[in-house]
Amino acid sequence: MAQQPLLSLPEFQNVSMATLVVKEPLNFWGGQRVKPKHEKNAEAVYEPATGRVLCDMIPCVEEEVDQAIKSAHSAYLQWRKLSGMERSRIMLEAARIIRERRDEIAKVEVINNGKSITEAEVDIDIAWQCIEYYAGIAPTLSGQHIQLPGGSFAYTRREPLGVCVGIGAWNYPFQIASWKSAPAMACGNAMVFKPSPMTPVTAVILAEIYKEAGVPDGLFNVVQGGAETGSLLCHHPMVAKVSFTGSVPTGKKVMEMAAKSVKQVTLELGGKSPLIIFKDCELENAIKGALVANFLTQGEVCCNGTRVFVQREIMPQFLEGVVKRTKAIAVGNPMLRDTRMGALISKPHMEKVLGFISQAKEQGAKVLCGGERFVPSDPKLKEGYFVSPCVLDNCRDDMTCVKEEIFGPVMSVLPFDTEEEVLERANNTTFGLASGVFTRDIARAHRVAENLQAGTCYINNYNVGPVEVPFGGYKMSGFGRENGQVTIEYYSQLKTVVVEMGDVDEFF
Ligand SMILES: NC(=O)C1=CN([C@@H]2O[C@H](COP(=O)(O)OP(=O)(O)OC[C@H]3O[C@@H](n4cnc5c(N)ncnc54)[C@H](O)[C@@H]3O)[C@@H](O)[C@H]2O)C=CC1
Ligand SMILES: C[N+](C)(C)CCCC(=O)O
Repeated sequence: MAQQPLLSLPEFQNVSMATLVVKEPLNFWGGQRVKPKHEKNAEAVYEPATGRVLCDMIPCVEEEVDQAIKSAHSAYLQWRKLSGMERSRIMLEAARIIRERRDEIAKVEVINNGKSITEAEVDIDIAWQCIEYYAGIAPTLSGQHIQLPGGSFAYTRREPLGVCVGIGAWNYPFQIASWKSAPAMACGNAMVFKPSPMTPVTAVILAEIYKEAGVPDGLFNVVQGGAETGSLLCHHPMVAKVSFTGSVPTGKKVMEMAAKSVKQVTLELGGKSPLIIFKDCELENAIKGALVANFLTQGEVCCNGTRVFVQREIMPQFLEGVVKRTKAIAVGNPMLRDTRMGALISKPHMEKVLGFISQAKEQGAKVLCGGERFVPSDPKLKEGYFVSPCVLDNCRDDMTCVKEEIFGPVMSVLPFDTEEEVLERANNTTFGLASGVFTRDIARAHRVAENLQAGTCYINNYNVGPVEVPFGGYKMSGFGRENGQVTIEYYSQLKTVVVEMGDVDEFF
């Protein structure tokens, strides 16, 4: 079927790098795009691969946040009454439209985020798969019947929470909006979503697609803004839940704000995940796995395995293979199909990542490859925020590059001798988002998985994230889960109904 242009988005037709300028309003509530009330506090949004201004992000003020939440609430009152089958049908239609327009959405994501087109397409695929998955679950939501003495009984109803807020990070803009809205909507909730101020463009496309698929006006809304708008959302009395993806310091603030009115919270925070490579592994797979664990989306992935522990006996072979493959990564124009690594999100972030690399060198790490600003030959891309992927050797556990989340293309390699030692070192962190192990010994693999303190453990691969599988953190990487069946628990509440079939006992 021929691709239709996105609803009311003439500027997104035939998009290409270095040309798109977004002028349309990026807020969406009451079933339509809404112009910002005033242009105060507008912030420039950049195209990371060129450093060019793509659009302005104009933060929503209190009155606008209030309008969006009220519009969500009125849609919620209708949506919650639908059966799971009815909700499912609409969500399946949304998934179908995304699938049909995937190439176009992926291009806009590349322009706004800087990641390669190949990765952006996968992200959009994961987004529609997530909506399809929760559309499949919606009709299965049900309660329980419990028989009580004397013919009396109780039953439980799985009910929605109400208006849920989603607050997103900039690394997976469209995917995060889908991961949050799909389970929320399947359970009968409405959502107000705030994307990161650096990636404001694609959430509104999702809103238009949901509308086209048939959700009631107001069911999925987008408000733009940064910390201030986010905090208005977290404080609003009509909000029942906040699902947040971002850094640990902001996550703590979100939790504090939500606590004031006892809102439920899901926190998907950062990480510094260990990847443990034993000498009995299949080495080529471990090398490929280490690259996937570190260099997707320019290393800006929360669950990346950035502490790569390698058993001492195989260190030389591992380093040789990893450096060879890392040097071969094609960095540059993210819109080209052969490119494997695009641009970091912003100039300050690029400088921060380069700062981590200089500090690592000062602390004694050895750069085996990359770690420098990369300037592509294409003149359009000269101001882009590219960094060549970096492998650091001679790392120690006490170095900053090993302790702190860099969120850039930097792999720190650390030698180890025994399983016991590596488990202790791997767990010696306040984070606990993910972990990985490469070994051919199946008993060891499962023993290590059991003993790693992290929400996910990948055995003989890394960063594999099918939507059927729960994702979320231990320790300061957060709590609650996204994806998988369990996420229904985080977007619904259980009501118990107790039914008396006889007379009330005379107690008083
Ligand atoms: N566990 C996960 O699933 C993921 C975690 N992350 C983490 O996110 C970080 C990078 O993303 P950033 O956008 O820089 O994080 P951030 O914490 O600065 O911002 C995240 C979101 O929170 C909003 N925000 C900021 N201050 C707020 C406040 N006071 N109240 C409410 N909302 C507020 C931001 O506008 C943005 O939408 C990394 O540390 C990374 O580890 C990123 C992606 C996925
Ligand atoms: C890479 N992937 C898709 C498995 C996880 C992305 C999580 C995130 O950083 O939002």
